[in-house]
Amino acid sequence: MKIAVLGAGSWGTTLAVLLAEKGFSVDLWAHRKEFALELDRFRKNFRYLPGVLFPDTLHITGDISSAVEDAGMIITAVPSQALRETLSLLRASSLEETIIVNVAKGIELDTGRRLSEVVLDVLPAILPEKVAVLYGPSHAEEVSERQPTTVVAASSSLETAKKVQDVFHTSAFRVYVNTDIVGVEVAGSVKNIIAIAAGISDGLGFGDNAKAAIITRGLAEMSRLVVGLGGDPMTVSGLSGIGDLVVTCLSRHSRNRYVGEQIGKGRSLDDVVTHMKMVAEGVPTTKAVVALSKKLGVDMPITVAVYEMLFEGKPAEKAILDLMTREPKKELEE
Ligand SMILES: NC(=O)C1=CN([C@@H]2O[C@H](COP(=O)(O)OP(=O)(O)OC[C@H]3O[C@@H](n4cnc5c(N)ncnc54)[C@H](OP(=O)(O)O)[C@@H]3O)[C@@H](O)[C@H]2O)C=CC1
Ligand SMILES: O=C(CO)COP(=O)(O)O
Repeated sequence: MKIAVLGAGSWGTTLAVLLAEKGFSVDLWAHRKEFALELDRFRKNFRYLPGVLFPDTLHITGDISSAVEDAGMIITAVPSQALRETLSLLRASSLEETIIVNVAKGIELDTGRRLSEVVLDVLPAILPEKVAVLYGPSHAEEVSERQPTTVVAASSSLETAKKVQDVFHTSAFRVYVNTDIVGVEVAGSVKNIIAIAAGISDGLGFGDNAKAAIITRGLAEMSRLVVGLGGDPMTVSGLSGIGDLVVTCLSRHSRNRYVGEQIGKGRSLDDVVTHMKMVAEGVPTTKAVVALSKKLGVDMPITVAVYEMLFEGKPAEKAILDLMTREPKKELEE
C-alpha cells in the first residue's frame, strides 16, 4: 500500500521514516517546494530531525496531488491550525476509499472543532468511519531512535482503528486501539495546555509537589471537557490522557513545557514563540479551549490561568496564588 504523509516537520518525518522502514511506499509532502528539494537532496531533515537518514522507499515531494494519488492512507502531520488549509488542496472525490489519520494535536481556533471534525468538514465525501487519529506519549526524537513507545489509534470504527494499528505497529512502536475518538482528541489537545502550566511551574522554580498537582488537577479538568464534549471519561486514564500528560509535563523534549518555562522565567509569549522553530500547539489550543469551556459551562481553572498568563499578561506568581486560594473543593466530582 502507498501511504502519503502530509507535513515534513519532526513528527511527519519520523512517521514517514517508520512506515518506509516497515516496507510501505511512502510519499512525504513538504509545503515549501524548496524544502522538499533540500530534504530529497540530503536525504535527511536537518531542520526538524537531524541525524535520521531516509530509507530508499521514502519519496519526498512538494506536490500534494502526486503525494496522495493512489494512497490507501493519508497521514496529516501539519500544525493543527494549518490542517484546514492543507486539506483544502486535496480533491475530496478521489479520496472516498482512503483512510485519513490525523496526528496533529489541537482544537481549531476559529471553529472550536476537533481535528477529525475539520477533516470531515473539508472533505465531505469521506465517511466518519474512514477517519482516525494516532495520539499518545510519543516524542519524535525518541521514536526515531526506536525507543519503546506506546500510542493509541482511535476511530469511531474499530475496523479502521485496527487497520491503523496494523500499519504502524512495530516492536518498538506499540499501537493500541480505542473507538472513543472524541475522548482521545480532546485529551491529546488539552494535555498541551497543562504542559504549559507545568513549564511555568518549572520556570518559577517550583518542585515536584507543584508538578504533581498540575498533572493531577489538569487531568480532572481534561476529564470534565471530555465528558462535556461527549467522550468517555475513562479515556483520560489512557495513553492520550495521563500517558501524554506525563510525557509532555516532564520531558526535556516538550515544546509546550518549554514555552511555559520561559513564561515562568518572565519572557513574553511573543518573544518565546518567535524564537522557536517548532510548533507549540498548546498556545492556540488554550484560546480555543477557553472559548469551548465557557460555551459548555465546564470549569477549567488551570486552562484559564494559562490563558491569562499567555494572553493577558497576568504575572505567573499572581496566577498561582489565585489558583491556590480558590474556594476549597471536594477532590472527586459527583
Ligand atoms: N514532534 C513530536 O514529537 C510530536 C508532534 N505531534 C504533533 O504533530 C503536529 C506537527 O508537529 P511537528 O512535526 O512536531 O512540528 P514541527 O514544528 O517539527 O514542524 C512543523 C511542520 O509544519 C510545517 N508547516 C508550518 N506551517 C504550515 C502550513 N501552513 N501548511 C503546511 N505545513 C506547515 C512546517 O514547515 P516550515 O518549515 O515550512 O515552517 C514544518 O514542516 C503537531 O500538531 C504536534 O503537536 C504529535 C506527536 C509527537
Ligand atoms: O505531543 C507531543 C508528544 O506526545 C509533542 O508535544 P510537546 O513537544 O509539547 O511535548
